[in-house]
Amino acid sequence: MTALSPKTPPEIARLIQALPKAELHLHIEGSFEPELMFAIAKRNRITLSYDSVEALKEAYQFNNLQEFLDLYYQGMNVLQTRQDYYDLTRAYLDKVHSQNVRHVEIFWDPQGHLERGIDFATQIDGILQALKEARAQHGISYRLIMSFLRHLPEESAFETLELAKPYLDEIYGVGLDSSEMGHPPEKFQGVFAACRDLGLRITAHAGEEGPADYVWQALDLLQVDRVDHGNRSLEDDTLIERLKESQMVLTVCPLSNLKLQVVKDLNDHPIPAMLQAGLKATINSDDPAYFGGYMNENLMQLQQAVGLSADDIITLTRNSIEGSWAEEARKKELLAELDRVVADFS
Ligand SMILES: Nc1ncnc2[nH]cnc12
Ligand SMILES: [Zn+2]
Repeated sequence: MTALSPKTPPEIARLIQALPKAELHLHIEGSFEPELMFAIAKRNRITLSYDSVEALKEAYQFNNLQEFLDLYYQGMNVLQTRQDYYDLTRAYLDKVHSQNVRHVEIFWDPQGHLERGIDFATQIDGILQALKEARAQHGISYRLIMSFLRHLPEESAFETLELAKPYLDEIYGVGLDSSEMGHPPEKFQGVFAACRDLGLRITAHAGEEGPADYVWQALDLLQVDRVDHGNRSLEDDTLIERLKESQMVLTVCPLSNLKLQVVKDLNDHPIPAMLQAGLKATINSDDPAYFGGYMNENLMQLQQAVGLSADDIITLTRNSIEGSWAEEARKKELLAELDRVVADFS
């Protein structure tokens, strides 16, 4: 491809906005903006541990993944009714519609709600209603991914899979998230094998804080279709080769990595090294309400920090569409649109 002309920050911002984008790594509970959290808490007569939106936002300083997760699980406690799940999901979809995100693959953590007594149907019905409305009104296509909490026993994941069985037409894939260290993928081999037998697609968080060995386990023991984060893969040359040869999609989350101190500075972010190594990396927001940015802010701030070229941004965007679990016809449509935008900027 010829080098593209946009170079100044406003030109790059225009390119980022114009590109049709897919988001592949987004926890819907992590899109819970403090303002909405307070509004829903009031509606449900719940008192939050923080006095104000500002006080809550000030608490969003994390030294590691666990410190974030402690607040993330506290935040989601506010969700009680189908309407709450709808409002949460709809707010995310309206936000990313304004950023020209055209396809989303969202995670939710059913166990984080079940253990508080919120039944499976309440959760998924509210989320699906918002997804279906946004597809009709904004043209956003979607896949819903049920994620298992790795700090809980595998037995709990099996029980959750049973509850999901009436909804398998609506759940496209399964994931693995929460506290990574000490909870390797091998702990969940059985339940992921059962998910594969049911025809579900498989992904897992691996190599965010955990070692490259956890990425190997996700590949070989869980047989993932993609890897969420995968940063620490770069510590293992043989693994890099494996990921490159298989063109395994990595759903990387720059602002998350910065806020959780996976990288000390955005200048040190591994995306340039991943692209250089020929890995199929994508950019995503993870938990945008907690990490200070949705899709476009992730792309823009990373571009500014590491000096991505316009062609790099296009490659990352193309990788997301190609690496998505959208229907083939939908991928073709989005890729054709991407080519038209690129032609306009050339
Ligand atoms: N970045 C992350 N890593 C692991 N589990 C998560 N749950 C929500 N965000 C997460
Ligand atoms: Zn995540």
